[in-house]
Amino acid sequence: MSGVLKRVAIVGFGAISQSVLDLTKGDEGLRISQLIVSPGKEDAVREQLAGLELGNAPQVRSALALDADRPDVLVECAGHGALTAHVLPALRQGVPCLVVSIGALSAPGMAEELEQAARQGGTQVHLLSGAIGGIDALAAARMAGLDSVTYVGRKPPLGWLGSPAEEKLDLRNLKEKALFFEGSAREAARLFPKNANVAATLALAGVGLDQTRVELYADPAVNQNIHYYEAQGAFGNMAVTMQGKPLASNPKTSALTVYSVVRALRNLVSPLAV
Ligand SMILES: NC(=O)C1=CN([C@@H]2O[C@H](COP(=O)(O)OP(=O)(O)OC[C@H]3O[C@@H](n4cnc5c(N)ncnc54)[C@H](O)[C@@H]3O)[C@@H](O)[C@H]2O)C=CC1
Ligand SMILES: O=C([O-])CC(=O)C(=O)O
Repeated sequence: MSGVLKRVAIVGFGAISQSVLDLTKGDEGLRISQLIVSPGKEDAVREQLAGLELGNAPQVRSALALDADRPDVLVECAGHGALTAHVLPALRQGVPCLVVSIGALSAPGMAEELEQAARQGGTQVHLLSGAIGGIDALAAARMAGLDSVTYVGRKPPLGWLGSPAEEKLDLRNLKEKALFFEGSAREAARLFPKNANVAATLALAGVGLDQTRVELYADPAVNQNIHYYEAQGAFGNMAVTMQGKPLASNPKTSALTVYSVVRALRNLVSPLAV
C-alpha cells in the first residue's frame, strides 16, 4: 500500500457491510470513518460494533457528515432506498460513490438523477460488479455494438424467501427446479430488489434494462447462487457462468459481492490497481 489514506463512509450495516468492515479492518490505507444506518438504529449498531474489535470504530450516524469527518468515498451496501436517501445527496456534495444496489437504477428517472447529481458535484458514481463477472468485457463489447444479452439467475429456494417468488412457489417444499419469472431486466429489478441487481448490472453494461431478457429460477438441487449470461455482438460472443457461495449471514447475497467492494476500496489506495 502507498502512503495514501482514504476515509470511507459505508451506508448499511447488513451482511455485506459487516463483512467489508471485517475484511478491511487491518488495511493501512483505508479508514472506515462513518457508518450510515436507518434512523433509530444508531445505538443498536454502536453496541454491535463494540463487539467487533475494529480498533478504530466508525462514527454511527443516520446521515452523512461532511465536516472534518468528510469521507473521500461513500459505499452503498444497503438497498434501493439508500440511493435516494444517501447516494444522491453525497454526489451533489462532491463525494464519489460506489453502489451495489444497481437494481435501483431500474426506477424511472433514477439513472438520470444520479448522473445529474454527479455532474452537480463534479464527481462520479461507480456501479460495482458485485456478484457477477465479465462486466469489463460486456461493457467493452457494447462499444462495438451488441445484438442481444440474456441472463438466467438460479438460487436455492430459500434465497427467494420474501420475494414475489413466494406467491408462485412453495419455496420451503420445492422438489424440482422451477421458473417463476421471465421478462425484462427492468421488471426483474423492480420485483426482486434484493435478488436481481445482477440482471440490472448486465443490462446497464449491455443492451439496456428493457432489452435484456431475464429468467429466474428456484432450484432445490443447488446450494450456490448461479448466474449465467450470454451476449452476442460485433465483437463476437461470450458466455459466463458464476457459481457464487452465498453469505452465511444472508443467503440471497453471494460472497463475491463483498469482495467486489473490498477490491474497489483497495484499488483506491493501491499503487497498482487491478
Ligand atoms: N450488485 C450485486 O451483485 C448485489 C447487490 N446486492 C444489494 O446489496 C444490498 C445489501 O445486501 P446485504 O448486505 O446482503 O443485505 P442486508 O439485508 O443483510 O443488509 C442491508 C442493510 O442495509 C440497511 N438499510 C436499508 N436501507 C437503508 C437506508 N436507506 N439507510 C441505511 N441503511 C439501510 C438495512 O437495515 C440492513 O441492515 C441488497 O439490498 C441488494 O440491493 C446484494 C447482492 C448482490
Ligand atoms: O448475490 C447474488 O448472487 C446476486 C443478487 O442477489 C442480486 O443480483 O441481487
